[in-house]
Amino acid sequence: MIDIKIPQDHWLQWQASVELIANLMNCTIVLSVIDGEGQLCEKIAAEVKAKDVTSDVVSNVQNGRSETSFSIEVLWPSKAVFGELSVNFTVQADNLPEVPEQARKLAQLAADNIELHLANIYRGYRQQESEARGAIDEERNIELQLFIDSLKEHVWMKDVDGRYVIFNRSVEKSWGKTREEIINKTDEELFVSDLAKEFIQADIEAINKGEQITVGECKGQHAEIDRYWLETSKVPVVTDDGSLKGVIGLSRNISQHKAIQEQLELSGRVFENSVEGVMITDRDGKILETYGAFSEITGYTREEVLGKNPSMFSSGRHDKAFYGDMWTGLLHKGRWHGEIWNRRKNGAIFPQLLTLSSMLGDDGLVRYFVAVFADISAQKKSEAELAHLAYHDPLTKLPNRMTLTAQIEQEIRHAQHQGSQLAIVFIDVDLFKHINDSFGHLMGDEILVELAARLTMQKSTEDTLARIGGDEFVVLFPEGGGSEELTLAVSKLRAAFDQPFSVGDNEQIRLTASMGVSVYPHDGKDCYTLLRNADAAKHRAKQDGRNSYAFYTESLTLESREHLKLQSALHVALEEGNFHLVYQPKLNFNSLKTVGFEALLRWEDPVLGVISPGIFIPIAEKIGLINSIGSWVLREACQQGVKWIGQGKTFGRIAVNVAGQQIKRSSFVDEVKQILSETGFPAQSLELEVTESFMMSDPEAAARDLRVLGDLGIELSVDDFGTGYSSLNYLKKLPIHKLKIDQSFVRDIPVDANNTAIAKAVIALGHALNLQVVAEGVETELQADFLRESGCDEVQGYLYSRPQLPEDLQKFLL
Ligand SMILES: Nc1nc2c(ncn2[C@@H]2O[C@@H]3COP(=O)(O)O[C@H]4[C@@H](O)[C@H](n5cnc6c(=O)[nH]c(N)nc65)O[C@@H]4COP(=O)(O)O[C@H]3[C@H]2O)c(=O)[nH]1
Repeated sequence: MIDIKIPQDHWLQWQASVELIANLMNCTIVLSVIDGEGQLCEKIAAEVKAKDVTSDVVSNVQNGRSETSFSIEVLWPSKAVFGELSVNFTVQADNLPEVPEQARKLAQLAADNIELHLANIYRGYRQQESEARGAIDEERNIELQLFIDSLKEHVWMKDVDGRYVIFNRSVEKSWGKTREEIINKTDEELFVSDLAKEFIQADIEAINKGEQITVGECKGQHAEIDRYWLETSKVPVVTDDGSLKGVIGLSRNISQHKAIQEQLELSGRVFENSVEGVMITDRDGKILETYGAFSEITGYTREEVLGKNPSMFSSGRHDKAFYGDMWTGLLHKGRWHGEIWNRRKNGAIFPQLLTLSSMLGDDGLVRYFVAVFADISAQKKSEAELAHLAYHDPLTKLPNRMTLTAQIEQEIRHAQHQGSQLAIVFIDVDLFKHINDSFGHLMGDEILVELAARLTMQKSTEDTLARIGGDEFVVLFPEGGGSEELTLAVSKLRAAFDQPFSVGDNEQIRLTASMGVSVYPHDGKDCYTLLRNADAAKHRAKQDGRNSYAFYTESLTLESREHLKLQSALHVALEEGNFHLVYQPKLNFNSLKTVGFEALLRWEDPVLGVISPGIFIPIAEKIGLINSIGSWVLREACQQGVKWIGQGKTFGRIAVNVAGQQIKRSSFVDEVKQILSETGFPAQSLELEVTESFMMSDPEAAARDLRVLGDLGIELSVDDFGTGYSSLNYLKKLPIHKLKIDQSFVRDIPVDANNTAIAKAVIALGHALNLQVVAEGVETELQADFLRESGCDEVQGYLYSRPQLPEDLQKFLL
């Protein structure tokens, strides 16, 4: 569009002339001027009836009206389009109104009039412009041909008939033609028809617009220039008086620009299709753009994050120092690369591999930050899986030798520090090779997996079970050093082989294992020695005939086997009735009259002989048999009491020892009630002896349970008093009746000053708390005299009677 401002008076004149015609012809006339982009920029209008005719000329059509119209182009002298004069006739009728010939003529006259004005305006404008620019310096005004030949761009001019009248050397070269072949030729004569039409159409477009246009990009037409991208501009040539002289063309090589553009587009596409997420922020951290897998990774859409700060992805897993390092790297080196935990829209935290780069502007300052990131959750998972594989046996998923070794070393350091022991048990399945040979390796594998599961069930969570070879397992017991605990632990491991293993659908086989035990620090002070010695012990167990176990230290093996024998024998003893009770009288210290009997358990095994309760009671506690044994004792003692009562004997109370484990069971009180009711033994004739250590392990619970028993009429005494660490505070609150001075204090009375003092203190304490004090284990008159004089209330000991069978106690029964 020719950019010349039309003076206001011209608009007024044109308005007047169109109004005149509109009035004469009873029609609507609009002169509209449209700019190069097709936008309405100026308009005048006239109508006979309604003044504001510009509003909806077209919409009237829909209201049952008919209308007809025509338009005339209004041109600048150069033929560039200035605007359009449109004339509208609208009538209230079905038939289209006819345009009167006179109206056409009048409208054309108006258009011609406007064009005349435009020519004058143009001339005036050019004259003004030329004056403003000043005169041309003739000396410096170089020849046109020389000027355009010096340009690399293709430059040419066609006259109004479309003939090439001026062109430069670049044109000749690129078209591969001589001057003579081009001069005065039209596009139709020089190019193939379609191309020629395209060129001519572009000329017309430039003329109509009256200004320079960019025709578009095309590839060079000749073989030689096919490699180039050309951008052609066309501009109409208009003389000072406004008449068109022709069209100038200018083609420049934009290959380089095109290549950059292509590269940018390519990068954009690469970004867009990238499996990585891309985010661009300004220097203040405001998110400007996102690309690639951004949304897939973060869960946010582009629109949700634009303008926000990337801190919205923060997982909270990194401290200030981490982000400090990141910014330092970014600002000083222009780049940061590393792993970071971020948060997705759904709140899930995930690991990213992130590269941050800063992009500088021409001034050297940071303009943008570009973040390229990948979701590495899957990679992390497989790394973790790989790490698990490195430290675990792939078949059973148990820790492997490497993990076991590290664990043993760590536990050795701990044991060293604590001065404690630890133990290693080497397990080797007997004749496992035969399983593989007979049933195949797959079946062998299944059995190993099953065995691993069974062994896992037999160990506690602190212990480590590892598979270190084909059929070799090792268990590390960090707390287990004592032979009793170890015997128990080993027998539990052996229980994993109690049940047969299934092979195939219907077949089952029994397996055994040989086990070797080594103990830190006795059997080795480092991991290697301990493992080697446990292995050696296992070999010895195998030599002993398989299905056995051995300690590295022989004496421990013997001790342990004794324990093991006792364990199995205890089970049998209860089933086969190898227990019986003996009773030891308790006497009043002053009158030496019987105040009761203490029931004491005896075990006589047909093979092992008589075994002391001091040995088997702790084992029964460890293997959980004490509850059944304890119930048996209580029932037996009550039955004996009932028998004596039935015989008309008086005996005071029968005291029964109760293990801590027994009372801790919630069912204990009910059990006592039940036995009393079943046997018919009066609660007032029963005394329960509970150890001091149990009372103090959970005094609150002990007080609760003992109170219920006390309420039944049962007397309660604290056994072994002085060996535990009683809190006087608790002792005061416990519903107890008697304290029994432990026999270890009685033993050296009155020789040992310490024990004498303790015995005296216990008696004083008991009395202060309103409790009876009983001395047990009194063997000599000296001990008895001292204790009596010290105020002890009751006495029990070999001096008066050993524990005996009921039938031998007649003289103590009244
Ligand atoms: N040296 C010596 N010892 C004497 C003398 N007078 C009595 N004794 C022994 O001292 C122990 C007293 O029992 P305890 O302190 O309750 O200590 C008992 C008790 O803690 C436990 N016990 C015995 N029977 C049972 C029972 O039925 N249930 C429970 N839970 N523990 C029992 O076994 C421990 C040992 O019992 P026993 O071997 O029968 O040993 C008994 C008894 O025979 C003496 O003058 N000199």
